[in-house]
Amino acid sequence: ISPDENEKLDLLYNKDYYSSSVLGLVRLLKLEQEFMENFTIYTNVLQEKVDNINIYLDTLTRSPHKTHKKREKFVSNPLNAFGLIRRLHQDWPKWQNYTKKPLGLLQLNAMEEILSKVPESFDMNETLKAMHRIETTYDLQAKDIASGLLQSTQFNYKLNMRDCLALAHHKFEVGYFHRSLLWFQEALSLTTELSQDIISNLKSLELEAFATSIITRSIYLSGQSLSNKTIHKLVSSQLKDAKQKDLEEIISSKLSQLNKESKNASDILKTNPNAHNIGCQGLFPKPTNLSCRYNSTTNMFLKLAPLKMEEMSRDPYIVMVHDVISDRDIEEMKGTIEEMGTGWSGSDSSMEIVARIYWERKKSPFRDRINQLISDITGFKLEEFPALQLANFGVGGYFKPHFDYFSERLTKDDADNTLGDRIASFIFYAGEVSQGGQTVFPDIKVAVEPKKGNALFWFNDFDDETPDPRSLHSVCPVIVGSRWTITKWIHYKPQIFVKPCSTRFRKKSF
Ligand SMILES: O=C(O)CCC(=O)C(=O)O
Ligand SMILES: [Fe+2]
Repeated sequence: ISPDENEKLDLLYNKDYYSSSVLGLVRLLKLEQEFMENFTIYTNVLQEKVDNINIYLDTLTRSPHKTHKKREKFVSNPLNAFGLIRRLHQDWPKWQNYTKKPLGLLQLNAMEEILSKVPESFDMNETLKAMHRIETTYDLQAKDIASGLLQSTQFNYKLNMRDCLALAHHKFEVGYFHRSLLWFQEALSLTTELSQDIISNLKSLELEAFATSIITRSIYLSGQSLSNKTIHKLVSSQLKDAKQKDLEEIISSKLSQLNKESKNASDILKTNPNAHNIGCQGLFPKPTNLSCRYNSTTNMFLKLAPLKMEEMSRDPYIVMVHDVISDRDIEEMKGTIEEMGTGWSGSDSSMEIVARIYWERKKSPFRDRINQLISDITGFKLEEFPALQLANFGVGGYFKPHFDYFSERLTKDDADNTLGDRIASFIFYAGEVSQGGQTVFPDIKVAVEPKKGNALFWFNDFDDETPDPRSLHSVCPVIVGSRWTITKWIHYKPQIFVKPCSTRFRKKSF
Protein backbone atom coordinates (compact mmCIF):
# COMPACT_ATOMS: atom_id res chain seq x y z
CA ILE A 1 0.00 0.00 0.00
CA SER A 2 1.42 3.38 -1.00
CA PRO A 3 1.59 6.24 1.54
CA ASP A 4 -1.14 7.96 -0.47
CA GLU A 5 -3.46 5.01 -0.21
CA ASN A 6 -2.56 4.67 3.42
CA GLU A 7 -3.73 8.19 4.02
CA LYS A 8 -6.96 7.50 2.17
CA LEU A 9 -7.56 4.36 4.24
CA ASP A 10 -6.80 6.32 7.37
CA LEU A 11 -9.40 8.90 6.44
CA LEU A 12 -11.93 6.22 5.65
CA TYR A 13 -11.37 4.34 8.88
CA ASN A 14 -11.14 7.25 11.26
CA LYS A 15 -14.30 8.93 10.06
CA ASP A 16 -17.34 8.86 12.23
CA TYR A 17 -19.86 7.11 10.00
CA TYR A 18 -23.57 7.45 10.55
CA SER A 19 -24.36 3.83 9.69
CA SER A 20 -21.94 2.24 12.15
CA SER A 21 -23.88 2.98 15.34
CA VAL A 22 -27.32 3.94 16.55
CA LEU A 23 -25.64 7.00 18.09
CA GLY A 24 -24.54 8.03 14.60
CA LEU A 25 -28.06 7.50 13.29
CA VAL A 26 -29.43 9.73 16.04
CA ARG A 27 -27.07 12.48 14.89
CA LEU A 28 -28.27 11.97 11.33
CA LEU A 29 -31.90 12.20 12.39
CA LYS A 30 -31.11 15.56 14.02
CA LEU A 31 -29.44 16.67 10.81
CA GLU A 32 -32.50 15.80 8.75
CA GLN A 33 -34.73 17.53 11.29
CA GLU A 34 -32.62 20.68 10.94
CA PHE A 35 -32.83 20.47 7.17
CA MET A 36 -36.59 20.13 7.28
CA GLU A 37 -36.92 23.08 9.65
CA ASN A 38 -34.95 25.27 7.27
CA PHE A 39 -36.91 23.99 4.32
CA THR A 40 -40.17 24.79 6.11
CA ILE A 41 -39.07 28.33 6.91
CA TYR A 42 -37.94 28.71 3.32
CA THR A 43 -41.31 27.62 1.95
CA ASN A 44 -43.05 29.96 4.41
CA VAL A 45 -41.00 32.85 3.12
CA LEU A 46 -41.89 31.88 -0.45
CA GLN A 47 -45.53 31.58 0.54
CA GLU A 48 -45.48 35.03 2.08
CA LYS A 49 -44.27 36.43 -1.22
CA VAL A 50 -47.02 34.68 -3.15
CA ASP A 51 -49.55 35.94 -0.62
CA ASN A 52 -48.35 39.54 -0.98
CA ILE A 53 -48.60 39.42 -4.75
CA ASN A 54 -52.05 37.89 -4.55
CA ILE A 55 -53.27 40.58 -2.18
CA TYR A 56 -52.20 43.27 -4.62
CA LEU A 57 -53.74 41.46 -7.60
CA ASP A 58 -56.96 41.13 -5.64
CA THR A 59 -57.20 44.92 -5.21
CA LEU A 60 -57.28 45.22 -9.01
CA THR A 61 -60.14 42.88 -9.69
CA ARG A 62 -62.41 44.42 -12.24
CA SER A 63 -64.78 43.23 -14.93
CA PRO A 64 -62.97 41.72 -17.92
CA HIS A 65 -63.86 44.49 -20.47
CA LYS A 66 -64.29 41.99 -23.24
CA THR A 67 -65.20 44.35 -26.08
CA HIS A 68 -63.43 47.38 -27.39
CA LYS A 69 -66.43 49.45 -26.53
CA LYS A 70 -66.29 48.43 -22.89
CA ARG A 71 -62.57 49.10 -22.65
CA GLU A 72 -63.03 52.51 -24.27
CA LYS A 73 -65.68 53.37 -21.76
CA PHE A 74 -63.53 52.27 -18.84
CA VAL A 75 -60.50 54.39 -19.64
CA SER A 76 -62.69 57.39 -20.50
CA ASN A 77 -63.22 57.91 -16.83
CA PRO A 78 -60.49 60.16 -15.31
CA LEU A 79 -60.21 58.04 -12.16
CA ASN A 80 -59.47 54.94 -14.22
CA ALA A 81 -57.22 56.78 -16.66
CA PHE A 82 -55.17 58.31 -13.88
CA GLY A 83 -54.92 55.04 -11.93
CA LEU A 84 -53.84 53.15 -15.02
CA ILE A 85 -51.00 55.49 -15.85
CA ARG A 86 -49.86 55.82 -12.28
CA ARG A 87 -49.82 52.06 -11.66
CA LEU A 88 -47.84 51.25 -14.74
CA HIS A 89 -45.43 54.05 -14.05
CA GLN A 90 -45.00 53.56 -10.30
CA ASP A 91 -46.30 50.19 -9.06
CA TRP A 92 -45.60 47.51 -11.60
CA PRO A 93 -41.84 48.20 -11.87
CA LYS A 94 -41.69 47.85 -8.08
CA TRP A 95 -43.54 44.55 -8.16
CA GLN A 96 -41.24 43.37 -10.89
CA ASN A 97 -38.30 44.23 -8.65
CA TYR A 98 -39.98 42.47 -5.77
CA THR A 99 -40.08 39.21 -7.72
CA LYS A 100 -36.32 39.41 -8.17
CA LYS A 101 -35.54 39.95 -4.52
CA PRO A 102 -33.68 36.88 -3.22
CA LEU A 103 -35.58 35.16 -0.47
CA GLY A 104 -34.72 32.85 2.37
CA LEU A 105 -30.98 33.20 1.83
CA LEU A 106 -30.32 32.37 5.45
CA GLN A 107 -32.21 29.10 5.09
CA LEU A 108 -30.72 28.25 1.71
CA ASN A 109 -27.24 28.74 3.15
CA ALA A 110 -28.06 26.66 6.21
CA MET A 111 -29.40 23.91 3.95
CA GLU A 112 -26.24 23.95 1.89
CA GLU A 113 -24.17 23.68 5.05
CA ILE A 114 -26.26 20.70 6.22
CA LEU A 115 -25.90 18.99 2.85
CA SER A 116 -22.12 19.11 3.24
CA LYS A 117 -22.54 16.72 6.17
CA VAL A 118 -24.90 14.16 4.65
CA PRO A 119 -23.88 10.48 4.35
CA GLU A 120 -21.44 9.76 1.54
CA SER A 121 -21.33 6.70 -0.66
CA PHE A 122 -19.47 4.69 1.99
CA ASP A 123 -22.33 5.08 4.47
CA MET A 124 -24.89 4.41 1.73
CA ASN A 125 -23.13 1.21 0.78
CA GLU A 126 -22.80 0.13 4.42
CA THR A 127 -26.50 0.58 5.02
CA LEU A 128 -27.30 -1.42 1.86
CA LYS A 129 -25.01 -4.16 3.17
CA ALA A 130 -26.68 -4.01 6.57
CA MET A 131 -30.13 -4.42 5.01
CA HIS A 132 -28.80 -7.31 2.96
CA ARG A 133 -27.32 -8.92 6.06
CA ILE A 134 -30.62 -8.68 7.92
CA GLU A 135 -32.55 -10.07 4.94
CA THR A 136 -30.25 -13.04 4.32
CA THR A 137 -29.25 -13.94 7.89
CA TYR A 138 -32.86 -14.17 9.00
CA ASP A 139 -34.14 -15.24 5.57
CA LEU A 140 -36.72 -12.45 5.33
CA GLN A 141 -38.79 -11.74 2.22
CA ALA A 142 -38.64 -8.49 0.28
CA LYS A 143 -42.40 -7.96 0.38
CA ASP A 144 -42.47 -8.46 4.15
CA ILE A 145 -39.61 -6.06 4.80
CA ALA A 146 -41.10 -3.46 2.45
CA SER A 147 -44.44 -3.58 4.25
CA GLY A 148 -42.87 -3.32 7.69
CA LEU A 149 -43.08 -6.97 8.73
CA LEU A 150 -39.78 -7.98 10.36
CA GLN A 151 -39.84 -11.59 11.50
CA SER A 152 -43.16 -11.79 13.28
CA THR A 153 -43.41 -8.13 14.26
CA GLN A 154 -45.51 -5.76 12.16
CA PHE A 155 -44.29 -2.17 12.27
CA ASN A 156 -46.07 0.94 11.11
CA TYR A 157 -43.10 1.93 8.95
CA LYS A 158 -42.85 1.09 5.28
CA LEU A 159 -40.30 1.36 2.52
CA ASN A 160 -41.15 3.47 -0.50
CA MET A 161 -40.56 2.83 -4.17
CA ARG A 162 -37.14 4.49 -4.21
CA ASP A 163 -36.00 2.49 -1.16
CA CYS A 164 -36.99 -0.76 -2.89
CA LEU A 165 -35.34 0.26 -6.14
CA ALA A 166 -32.04 0.97 -4.37
CA LEU A 167 -32.20 -2.40 -2.61
CA ALA A 168 -33.01 -4.18 -5.89
CA HIS A 169 -30.00 -2.59 -7.59
CA HIS A 170 -27.73 -3.53 -4.68
CA LYS A 171 -28.92 -7.16 -4.71
CA PHE A 172 -28.10 -7.27 -8.40
CA GLU A 173 -24.62 -5.84 -7.81
CA VAL A 174 -23.83 -8.50 -5.21
CA GLY A 175 -25.17 -11.27 -7.45
CA TYR A 176 -28.44 -12.12 -5.70
CA PHE A 177 -30.61 -12.03 -8.83
CA HIS A 178 -33.61 -13.71 -7.32
CA ARG A 179 -33.79 -11.31 -4.41
CA SER A 180 -33.08 -8.44 -6.80
CA LEU A 181 -36.06 -9.40 -8.92
CA LEU A 182 -38.32 -9.62 -5.88
CA TRP A 183 -37.22 -6.17 -4.73
CA PHE A 184 -37.70 -4.78 -8.21
CA GLN A 185 -41.22 -6.16 -8.36
CA GLU A 186 -41.82 -4.58 -4.98
CA ALA A 187 -40.59 -1.24 -6.37
CA LEU A 188 -42.89 -1.54 -9.40
CA SER A 189 -45.88 -2.29 -7.21
CA LEU A 190 -45.27 1.01 -5.43
CA THR A 191 -44.72 3.21 -8.47
CA THR A 192 -48.03 5.04 -8.33
CA GLU A 193 -47.22 6.90 -5.17
CA LEU A 194 -44.48 8.97 -6.79
CA SER A 195 -45.50 8.96 -10.43
CA GLN A 196 -46.61 12.58 -10.33
CA ASP A 197 -43.61 13.53 -8.33
CA ILE A 198 -41.45 16.39 -9.45
CA ILE A 199 -38.38 14.28 -8.75
CA SER A 200 -39.71 11.30 -10.67
CA ASN A 201 -37.22 11.99 -13.41
CA LEU A 202 -34.65 11.07 -10.78
CA LYS A 203 -36.28 7.69 -10.67
CA SER A 204 -35.74 7.33 -14.40
CA LEU A 205 -32.07 8.13 -13.87
CA GLU A 206 -31.83 5.38 -11.31
CA LEU A 207 -33.70 2.97 -13.53
CA GLU A 208 -31.32 3.84 -16.31
CA ALA A 209 -28.28 3.21 -14.11
CA PHE A 210 -29.77 -0.11 -13.06
CA ALA A 211 -30.57 -1.12 -16.66
CA THR A 212 -27.05 -0.12 -17.71
CA SER A 213 -25.49 -2.40 -15.06
CA ILE A 214 -27.71 -5.28 -16.10
CA ILE A 215 -27.15 -4.99 -19.85
CA THR A 216 -23.41 -4.54 -19.36
CA ARG A 217 -23.32 -7.69 -17.30
CA SER A 218 -25.30 -9.74 -19.77
CA ILE A 219 -23.00 -8.64 -22.59
CA TYR A 220 -20.00 -9.75 -20.52
CA LEU A 221 -21.70 -13.05 -19.79
CA SER A 222 -22.46 -13.64 -23.46
CA GLY A 223 -18.76 -14.34 -23.83
CA GLN A 224 -18.07 -12.02 -26.74
CA SER A 225 -14.66 -10.42 -26.35
CA LEU A 226 -15.50 -6.77 -26.83
CA SER A 227 -13.64 -3.71 -25.62
CA ASN A 228 -15.15 -1.69 -22.81
CA LYS A 229 -15.73 1.11 -25.26
CA THR A 230 -17.72 -1.10 -27.61
CA ILE A 231 -19.76 -2.47 -24.75
CA HIS A 232 -20.46 1.03 -23.55
CA LYS A 233 -21.63 1.98 -27.06
CA LEU A 234 -23.82 -1.11 -27.32
CA VAL A 235 -25.47 -0.37 -23.99
CA SER A 236 -26.09 3.26 -24.87
CA SER A 237 -27.66 2.32 -28.16
CA GLN A 238 -29.96 -0.18 -26.46
CA LEU A 239 -31.08 2.39 -23.96
CA LYS A 240 -31.37 5.31 -26.34
CA ASP A 241 -34.89 6.78 -26.22
CA ALA A 242 -35.97 4.19 -23.66
CA LYS A 243 -38.96 5.48 -21.70
CA GLN A 244 -39.53 4.65 -18.07
CA LYS A 245 -41.80 1.75 -19.02
CA ASP A 246 -39.16 0.36 -21.38
CA LEU A 247 -36.51 0.55 -18.68
CA GLU A 248 -38.75 -1.29 -16.26
CA GLU A 249 -39.40 -3.93 -18.89
CA ILE A 250 -35.69 -4.36 -19.68
CA ILE A 251 -34.74 -4.72 -16.01
CA SER A 252 -37.53 -7.19 -15.24
CA SER A 253 -36.87 -9.47 -18.19
CA LYS A 254 -33.07 -9.46 -17.87
CA LEU A 255 -33.29 -10.14 -14.16
CA SER A 256 -35.65 -13.07 -14.75
CA GLN A 257 -33.26 -14.43 -17.33
CA LEU A 258 -30.19 -14.06 -15.06
CA ASN A 259 -32.17 -15.62 -12.27
CA LYS A 260 -33.07 -18.64 -14.39
CA GLU A 261 -29.51 -19.11 -15.59
CA SER A 262 -28.10 -18.95 -12.10
CA LYS A 263 -30.75 -21.13 -10.42
CA ASN A 264 -29.25 -23.33 -7.74
CA ALA A 265 -26.12 -21.25 -7.97
CA SER A 266 -25.76 -17.86 -6.39
CA ASP A 267 -28.82 -17.04 -4.30
CA ILE A 268 -29.58 -20.46 -3.09
CA LEU A 269 -26.02 -21.42 -2.27
CA LYS A 270 -25.24 -18.09 -0.71
CA THR A 271 -28.28 -18.09 1.52
CA ASN A 272 -27.75 -21.70 2.49
CA PRO A 273 -27.82 -21.29 6.24
CA ASN A 274 -24.53 -21.73 8.06
CA ALA A 275 -24.37 -22.41 11.79
CA HIS A 276 -24.21 -18.68 12.57
CA ASN A 277 -27.42 -18.01 10.60
CA ILE A 278 -29.19 -21.00 12.12
CA GLY A 279 -28.30 -19.68 15.58
CA CYS A 280 -29.50 -16.20 14.68
CA GLN A 281 -32.82 -17.64 13.48
CA GLY A 282 -33.28 -19.29 16.88
CA LEU A 283 -33.09 -22.77 15.40
CA PHE A 284 -30.45 -24.38 17.60
CA PRO A 285 -31.86 -27.35 19.51
CA LYS A 286 -32.95 -26.42 23.02
CA PRO A 287 -30.47 -27.72 25.61
CA THR A 288 -31.96 -29.97 28.27
CA ASN A 289 -29.35 -30.71 30.90
CA LEU A 290 -28.54 -27.17 32.05
CA SER A 291 -29.32 -25.60 35.39
CA CYS A 292 -30.10 -22.25 36.93
CA ARG A 293 -28.91 -21.39 40.41
CA TYR A 294 -28.32 -18.58 42.87
CA ASN A 295 -24.67 -17.84 43.52
CA SER A 296 -23.96 -16.33 46.91
CA THR A 297 -20.54 -17.76 47.59
CA THR A 298 -17.87 -15.94 45.60
CA ASN A 299 -18.14 -12.85 47.79
CA MET A 300 -19.71 -11.81 51.13
CA PHE A 301 -21.86 -9.22 49.42
CA LEU A 302 -23.55 -11.94 47.38
CA LYS A 303 -25.11 -13.32 50.55
CA LEU A 304 -27.34 -10.21 50.51
CA ALA A 305 -27.91 -10.10 46.78
CA PRO A 306 -27.35 -13.51 45.27
CA LEU A 307 -26.68 -13.73 41.57
CA LYS A 308 -29.09 -15.44 39.23
CA MET A 309 -26.82 -17.62 37.13
CA GLU A 310 -28.11 -19.55 34.14
CA GLU A 311 -25.86 -22.08 32.47
CA MET A 312 -25.80 -21.72 28.71
CA SER A 313 -23.31 -24.54 28.21
CA ARG A 314 -21.49 -26.73 30.69
CA ASP A 315 -18.54 -27.74 28.58
CA PRO A 316 -17.19 -25.35 27.52
CA TYR A 317 -18.54 -23.32 30.41
CA ILE A 318 -20.77 -20.42 29.41
CA VAL A 319 -22.98 -18.71 31.92
CA MET A 320 -25.54 -15.91 31.78
CA VAL A 321 -26.00 -13.72 34.82
CA HIS A 322 -29.44 -12.14 35.05
CA ASP A 323 -30.19 -8.57 36.13
CA VAL A 324 -26.69 -7.51 37.11
CA ILE A 325 -26.53 -4.03 35.69
CA SER A 326 -29.17 -1.39 36.36
CA ASP A 327 -30.58 1.23 34.03
CA ARG A 328 -28.94 3.83 36.28
CA ASP A 329 -25.53 2.22 35.78
CA ILE A 330 -26.15 2.20 32.04
CA GLU A 331 -27.07 5.88 31.96
CA GLU A 332 -23.96 6.63 34.01
CA MET A 333 -21.91 4.62 31.51
CA LYS A 334 -23.16 6.74 28.61
CA GLY A 335 -22.20 9.86 30.57
CA THR A 336 -18.56 8.77 30.78
CA ILE A 337 -18.13 8.49 27.02
CA GLU A 338 -15.97 11.06 25.32
CA GLU A 339 -15.09 10.54 21.67
CA MET A 340 -15.97 7.11 20.26
CA GLY A 341 -13.85 5.30 17.68
CA THR A 342 -14.53 2.83 14.91
CA GLY A 343 -15.38 -0.75 15.90
CA TRP A 344 -14.41 -3.53 13.52
CA SER A 345 -15.47 -7.00 12.62
CA GLY A 346 -13.30 -9.44 10.69
CA SER A 347 -9.62 -9.23 9.95
CA ASP A 348 -7.32 -7.94 7.23
CA SER A 349 -9.04 -7.60 3.88
CA SER A 350 -12.46 -8.53 5.19
CA MET A 351 -12.53 -5.87 7.90
CA GLU A 352 -15.88 -4.15 8.22
CA ILE A 353 -17.03 -1.20 10.27
CA VAL A 354 -19.87 -2.38 12.48
CA ALA A 355 -19.96 -0.32 15.67
CA ARG A 356 -18.61 2.65 17.58
CA ILE A 357 -16.43 1.84 20.54
CA TYR A 358 -14.98 3.66 23.50
CA TRP A 359 -12.19 2.47 25.77
CA GLU A 360 -12.84 3.51 29.33
CA ARG A 361 -9.23 3.97 30.44
CA LYS A 362 -9.79 6.56 33.17
CA LYS A 363 -10.64 5.52 36.67
CA SER A 364 -14.19 6.42 37.64
CA PRO A 365 -16.73 5.27 40.23
CA PHE A 366 -18.66 3.59 37.41
CA ARG A 367 -15.61 1.69 36.16
CA ASP A 368 -14.62 0.63 39.68
CA ARG A 369 -18.13 -0.64 40.32
CA ILE A 370 -18.26 -2.65 37.09
CA ASN A 371 -14.83 -4.21 37.69
CA GLN A 372 -15.81 -5.08 41.26
CA LEU A 373 -19.00 -6.69 39.99
CA ILE A 374 -17.10 -8.82 37.47
CA SER A 375 -14.65 -9.86 40.18
CA ASP A 376 -17.53 -10.74 42.49
CA ILE A 377 -19.17 -12.83 39.83
CA THR A 378 -16.13 -14.62 38.46
CA GLY A 379 -13.67 -14.53 41.32
CA PHE A 380 -11.04 -13.23 38.92
CA LYS A 381 -8.61 -10.39 39.53
CA LEU A 382 -8.89 -7.38 37.25
CA GLU A 383 -6.70 -4.73 38.91
CA GLU A 384 -3.91 -5.09 36.40
CA PHE A 385 -6.13 -4.37 33.43
CA PRO A 386 -8.95 -2.13 34.64
CA ALA A 387 -9.96 -0.69 31.23
CA LEU A 388 -13.46 -1.44 29.90
CA GLN A 389 -14.63 -1.40 26.33
CA LEU A 390 -18.02 0.13 25.54
CA ALA A 391 -19.66 -0.47 22.19
CA ASN A 392 -22.74 0.76 20.36
CA PHE A 393 -23.73 -1.17 17.23
CA GLY A 394 -25.48 0.14 14.15
CA VAL A 395 -28.72 -1.27 12.75
CA GLY A 396 -27.66 -4.43 10.93
CA GLY A 397 -24.41 -4.25 12.92
CA TYR A 398 -22.93 -7.67 13.63
CA PHE A 399 -19.71 -9.48 14.41
CA LYS A 400 -18.29 -12.24 12.26
CA PRO A 401 -17.35 -15.53 13.94
CA HIS A 402 -14.01 -15.04 15.69
CA PHE A 403 -11.97 -16.01 18.74
CA ASP A 404 -11.09 -13.63 21.53
CA TYR A 405 -7.77 -15.25 22.32
CA PHE A 406 -4.73 -13.29 21.34
CA SER A 407 -3.56 -15.38 18.48
CA GLU A 408 -6.67 -14.10 16.70
CA ARG A 409 -7.26 -10.59 17.93
CA LEU A 410 -4.20 -8.57 18.71
CA THR A 411 -5.27 -4.97 19.13
CA LYS A 412 -2.98 -2.19 20.19
CA ASP A 413 -5.36 -1.20 22.96
CA ASP A 414 -5.31 -4.51 24.66
CA ALA A 415 -2.13 -6.21 23.60
CA ASP A 416 -0.25 -6.09 26.85
CA ASN A 417 1.17 -9.54 26.47
CA THR A 418 2.83 -9.47 29.87
CA LEU A 419 -0.65 -10.25 31.24
CA GLY A 420 -1.03 -13.37 29.16
CA ASP A 421 -3.89 -14.42 26.93
CA ARG A 422 -7.54 -13.43 27.22
CA ILE A 423 -8.60 -16.61 28.94
CA ALA A 424 -12.19 -15.49 29.39
CA SER A 425 -14.62 -12.84 28.15
CA PHE A 426 -17.33 -10.99 30.05
CA ILE A 427 -20.01 -8.95 28.32
CA PHE A 428 -22.78 -6.83 29.78
CA TYR A 429 -25.79 -6.25 27.58
CA ALA A 430 -26.58 -2.58 28.10
CA GLY A 431 -29.07 -1.68 25.39
CA GLU A 432 -32.65 -2.46 24.42
CA VAL A 433 -32.50 -4.92 21.50
CA SER A 434 -35.93 -6.31 20.67
CA GLN A 435 -34.88 -8.31 17.59
CA GLY A 436 -31.55 -9.81 16.52
CA GLY A 437 -28.17 -9.08 18.10
CA GLN A 438 -27.73 -12.44 19.86
CA THR A 439 -24.28 -13.66 20.81
CA VAL A 440 -23.85 -16.99 19.04
CA PHE A 441 -21.37 -19.83 19.54
CA PRO A 442 -21.84 -21.60 16.21
CA ASP A 443 -19.70 -24.67 16.87
CA ILE A 444 -21.42 -25.66 20.08
CA LYS A 445 -24.88 -24.43 19.04
CA VAL A 446 -25.45 -21.86 21.74
CA ALA A 447 -27.33 -18.59 21.08
CA VAL A 448 -27.74 -15.95 23.78
CA GLU A 449 -30.36 -13.18 23.74
CA PRO A 450 -28.77 -9.80 24.51
CA LYS A 451 -31.26 -8.90 27.22
CA LYS A 452 -30.59 -5.50 28.74
CA GLY A 453 -29.24 -5.82 32.28
CA ASN A 454 -27.82 -9.31 31.80
CA ALA A 455 -24.20 -10.38 31.38
CA LEU A 456 -22.51 -13.28 29.65
CA PHE A 457 -19.30 -15.02 30.69
CA TRP A 458 -17.30 -17.68 28.90
CA PHE A 459 -13.80 -19.18 28.71
CA ASN A 460 -11.68 -18.78 25.60
CA ASP A 461 -8.81 -20.95 26.82
CA PHE A 462 -8.30 -24.20 28.64
CA ASP A 463 -6.71 -24.02 32.09
CA ASP A 464 -3.22 -24.31 30.62
CA GLU A 465 -3.81 -21.15 28.56
CA THR A 466 -4.11 -23.09 25.31
CA PRO A 467 -6.92 -21.86 23.04
CA ASP A 468 -10.28 -23.62 23.13
CA PRO A 469 -11.60 -23.39 19.56
CA ARG A 470 -15.13 -24.11 20.77
CA SER A 471 -15.12 -20.52 22.04
CA LEU A 472 -15.69 -19.36 18.46
CA HIS A 473 -18.43 -16.74 18.68
CA SER A 474 -20.25 -14.13 16.63
CA VAL A 475 -22.95 -11.50 16.94
CA CYS A 476 -26.12 -11.68 14.85
CA PRO A 477 -27.10 -8.59 12.88
CA VAL A 478 -29.15 -6.24 15.02
CA ILE A 479 -32.61 -6.02 13.49
CA VAL A 480 -34.32 -3.65 15.89
CA GLY A 481 -32.65 -1.89 18.80
CA SER A 482 -29.65 0.02 20.03
CA ARG A 483 -27.17 -2.64 21.07
CA TRP A 484 -24.86 -1.38 23.79
CA THR A 485 -22.26 -3.62 25.40
CA ILE A 486 -19.59 -3.35 28.04
CA THR A 487 -16.81 -5.83 27.38
CA LYS A 488 -14.11 -7.08 29.68
CA TRP A 489 -11.38 -9.48 28.68
CA ILE A 490 -9.90 -11.44 31.52
CA HIS A 491 -6.18 -12.11 31.28
CA TYR A 492 -4.29 -15.20 32.33
CA LYS A 493 -1.34 -14.09 34.45
CA PRO A 494 -3.15 -12.08 37.15
CA GLN A 495 -5.28 -15.16 37.95
CA ILE A 496 -2.34 -17.30 38.92
CA PHE A 497 -3.55 -17.72 42.53
CA VAL A 498 -7.28 -17.54 42.02
CA LYS A 499 -7.96 -19.79 39.07
CA PRO A 500 -10.42 -22.58 39.72
CA CYS A 501 -8.68 -25.85 40.49
CA SER A 502 -10.71 -27.94 38.07
CA THR A 503 -8.47 -28.79 35.20
CA ARG A 504 -9.93 -28.10 31.84
CA PHE A 505 -7.27 -29.24 29.41
CA ARG A 506 -7.39 -29.55 25.70
CA LYS A 507 -8.19 -33.17 24.91
CA LYS A 508 -5.03 -34.43 23.30
CA SER A 509 -5.23 -37.14 20.71
CA PHE A 510 -2.31 -39.53 20.75
O1 LIG B 1 -21.07 -8.15 21.75
C1 LIG B 1 -20.98 -9.37 21.81
O2 LIG B 1 -21.92 -10.10 22.10
C2 LIG B 1 -19.66 -10.02 21.51
C3 LIG B 1 -18.64 -9.05 21.07
C4 LIG B 1 -17.36 -9.74 20.81
O3 LIG B 1 -17.33 -10.88 20.51
C5 LIG B 1 -16.08 -9.05 20.93
O4 LIG B 1 -16.07 -7.81 21.08
O5 LIG B 1 -15.04 -9.71 20.86
FE1 LIG C 1 -15.39 -11.69 20.75
